[in-house]
Amino acid sequence: MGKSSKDKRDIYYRRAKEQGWRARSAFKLLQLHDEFQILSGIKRVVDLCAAPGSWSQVLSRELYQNQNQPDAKIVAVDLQPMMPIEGVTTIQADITHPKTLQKILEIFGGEPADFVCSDGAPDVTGLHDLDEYIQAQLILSALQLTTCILKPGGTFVAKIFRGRDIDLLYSQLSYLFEKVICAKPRSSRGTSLEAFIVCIGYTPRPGWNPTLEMNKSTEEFFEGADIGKAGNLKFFDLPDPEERKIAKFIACGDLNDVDSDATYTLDSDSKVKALDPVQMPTAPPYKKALEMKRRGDLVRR
Ligand SMILES: C[S@@+](CC[C@H](N)C(=O)[O-])C[C@H]1O[C@@H](n2cnc3c(N)ncnc32)[C@H](O)[C@@H]1O
Repeated sequence: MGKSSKDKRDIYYRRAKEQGWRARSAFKLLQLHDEFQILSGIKRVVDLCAAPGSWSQVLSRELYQNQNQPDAKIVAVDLQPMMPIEGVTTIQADITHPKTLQKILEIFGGEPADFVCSDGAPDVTGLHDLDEYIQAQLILSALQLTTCILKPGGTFVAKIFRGRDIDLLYSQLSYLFEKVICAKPRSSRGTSLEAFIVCIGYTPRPGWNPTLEMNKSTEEFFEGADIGKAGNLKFFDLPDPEERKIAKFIACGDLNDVDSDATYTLDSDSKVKALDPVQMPTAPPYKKALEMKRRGDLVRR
């Protein structure tokens, strides 16, 4: 976003710059933590789809400064390169590739993670069904990686879009975690379908050893996890094989705080100084288009 008047009036965007966060998303993780205490007492953390790095900044501040844990380990993964953050090991990689899991495990010395989060969003194509499908695949990839690295009892947080079949995902997650909550932080625009699943208390089925392999389908991966068959449910004939569940929905953050959908007229608006971004994008997908535009090569046909 440039130095437009919107820049001055989107309060979370402006606050992020004032407080030194690389993106306004920082407030989403902070508000999720305020509500669920998800960052308390964690030591080994994986931040998936982490660029430009505001969640990693929050994690770094929380673990090293607030909790004073010098031996904590934070690994941040993204397709895009990330500028360094104190105490965070960054990996430029695809979370859907099995090698990425190996790299994270090497950094953790084979130890499991206490907390995995994913704020992943693929580039949108504009084709609604395709975009929804790719987003769903990204969440599944984050979940698969998580099941291979998260310790029993650990927490998984991921961005979701509350589309048509989201109740299927809630249902499947409830076989893997003790609690599954759909949370909407105040800083996430109310007009957007974006929300976050907060999955607490990882409980993999005993004897299930998930492994990531190229060309393994999602069905093959979850074989043995007994999703849809756990507990007493195996004794019932379910009329609908597609089991659906409604997760508890919790709005979090100070509900009296500013509205993330609103633009505000600031006092003496014209005098409000435009702030530079905390971190310029390293390799944005629109970089090539901007270069072409500058050269005059971008023509509308
Ligand atoms: C909304 S941004 C994340 C913002 C970040 N949480 C922060 O606070 O700065 C979404 C990110 O997902 C990344 N992403 C999308 N697909 C990915 C994949 N397959 N592997 C790794 N990263 C991916 C994108 O490159 C993008 O940086």
